[in-house]
Amino acid sequence: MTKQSNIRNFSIIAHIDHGKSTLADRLLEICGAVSQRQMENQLLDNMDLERERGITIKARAVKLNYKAQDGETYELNLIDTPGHVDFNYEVSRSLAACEGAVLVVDSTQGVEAQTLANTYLAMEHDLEILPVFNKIDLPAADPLKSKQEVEDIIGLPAMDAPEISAKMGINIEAVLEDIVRNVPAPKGDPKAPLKALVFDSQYDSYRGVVVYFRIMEGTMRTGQTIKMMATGASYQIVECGHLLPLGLEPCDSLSAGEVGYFTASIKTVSDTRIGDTITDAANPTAEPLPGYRPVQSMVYCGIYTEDGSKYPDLRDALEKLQLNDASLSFEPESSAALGFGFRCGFLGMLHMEVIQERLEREFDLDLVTTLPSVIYHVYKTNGELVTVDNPHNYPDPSLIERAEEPYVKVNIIAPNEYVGNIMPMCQDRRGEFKDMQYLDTHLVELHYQMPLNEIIYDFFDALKANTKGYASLDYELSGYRPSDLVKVDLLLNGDQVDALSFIAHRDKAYPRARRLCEKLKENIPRQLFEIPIQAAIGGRVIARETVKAMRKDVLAKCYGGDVTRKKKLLEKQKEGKKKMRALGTVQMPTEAFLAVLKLDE
Ligand SMILES: Nc1nc2c(ncn2[C@@H]2O[C@H](COP(=O)(O)OP(=O)(O)OP(=O)(O)O)[C@@H](O)[C@H]2O)c(=O)[nH]1
Repeated sequence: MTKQSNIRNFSIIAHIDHGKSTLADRLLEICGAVSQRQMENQLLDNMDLERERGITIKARAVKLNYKAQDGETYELNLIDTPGHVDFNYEVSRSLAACEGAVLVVDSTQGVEAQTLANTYLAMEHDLEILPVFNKIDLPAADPLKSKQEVEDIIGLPAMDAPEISAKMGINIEAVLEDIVRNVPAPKGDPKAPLKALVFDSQYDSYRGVVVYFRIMEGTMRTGQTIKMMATGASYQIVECGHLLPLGLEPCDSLSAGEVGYFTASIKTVSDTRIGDTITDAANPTAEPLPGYRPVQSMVYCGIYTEDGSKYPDLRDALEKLQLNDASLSFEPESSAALGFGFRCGFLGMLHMEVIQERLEREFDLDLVTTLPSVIYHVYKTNGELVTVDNPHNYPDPSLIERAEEPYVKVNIIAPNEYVGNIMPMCQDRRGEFKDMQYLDTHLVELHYQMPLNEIIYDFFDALKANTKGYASLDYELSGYRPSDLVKVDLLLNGDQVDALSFIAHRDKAYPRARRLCEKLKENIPRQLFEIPIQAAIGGRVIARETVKAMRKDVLAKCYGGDVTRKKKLLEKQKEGKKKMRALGTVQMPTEAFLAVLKLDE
């Protein structure tokens, strides 16, 4: 067992594309953990989707052994963190498991938005932050300028920080030496009652759930009976050990300061909550670790299969995904237009998109999803409280005494030149300005109270677009407030399409309804009869468009002889038709649903 003074627990933080994954791979390589060939599949973010989207979704950890210049061998535990606002809570738990963070700065770019946002997160956890300046192999690199920026903007000493090329493997040892010398060794009494922080878990079909944790105090042994303090569940440890790059390395015991895993025939990851405290069942610690938060779904939508007979496949797929994703919730629902499906709850829009894509790719399902919604509280005149996560269940307006919608406390950090862009954006989204603080001469922090409904769709993207990516966003639920809500129904050819109903603030209902009708008009192919598209509140129509009658001749623009091109177009039309969904009398392609989903973009 490594002695405590030789353990270093750290993460790597960076702005996107500054070289976090490349550096992680290099560290693994230098520590002899993996061969060049194994390296080809980048190890730390190993899900296809993560790589394509350039984000890391699940936190993971790996143990490295490093023989330092002082002759000692150190145990370095690298804990990876996800990089999106939807997963902020998971990031915070991963950081809470570390004593230090390596801050990678691309020396051709200098300090960028996420450099700052991630640094603040690390500072909140009192981590020792070690800047390193990457990509010095590029002609455009100016490490000195980047160092100056880190000193001026973030206030961290940076002049002696390592200048590296993660890609070419230049100066990587300097990073390791920096970690060994400057990240504090963990503290914590190995003889105290067990107290360990769960920062991730994963489902494995052979072992059941593999729980990743960091021990703060005490010791964990194989065979020990442990208790999860938030859920109250007890388990006997079947196996515990270290997380190596290419697999798990069982050992008899792990003690204070170490990062590792255990298995205990646990059936689903929802039994092991991120942020929970593991303790000894017979000799429990007095207080759990601070900062635990139960998972809270923020966004809901209905998910259906295009082919109704695939409903059982969808259920199996969701069950499989849930084994590994405690923040995904679902329950059956049905829709007149779409048949049987599930109402699913997500942490945010990105989480929702990732799940939808995984269902389509990994389980080969063609999906139709309804408009996303938050949870509304509706108080009826008879005193009953109805929680509505599906517009379909919105009570009749005559029975409603008042309605409330969820608000979040929004925290935006950005350079001050963007304040003029950010404020109108927040106001547009019914944001209530709270205060603004200067963090230094040119960095400000803005606080708003905003309806969650206004944030979930596109706020993060819009904020980035309006600040050249420099702003960072964080939000947490702050409570419910009364709101003038209305339910808007969509009618195609006079038939209500329940899957397209939505709930909105009255002021937003009109423009949204209009855009929805326009989008539908663009996306519904002309048919043999005229189709009125209407949006209505109660019985009152508030927007209307018409799809003119006529069949679209896809060959109209294709003059002359090329048969293959004609075939292709007809093939495409056939494919399109296959995807049509019968909604009452009207055929509506899946694309129309997807297009209206992206209404705010
Ligand atoms: N020239 C050069 N390119 C580098 C260096 N380090 C990383 N890159 C390149 O920069 C790009 C981004 O590197 P990643 O390691 O994926 O960056 P990241 O910070 O992990 O990005 P995300 O996972 O998207 O957050 C890749 O194309 C790398 O090959 C370097 O030292 N020199």
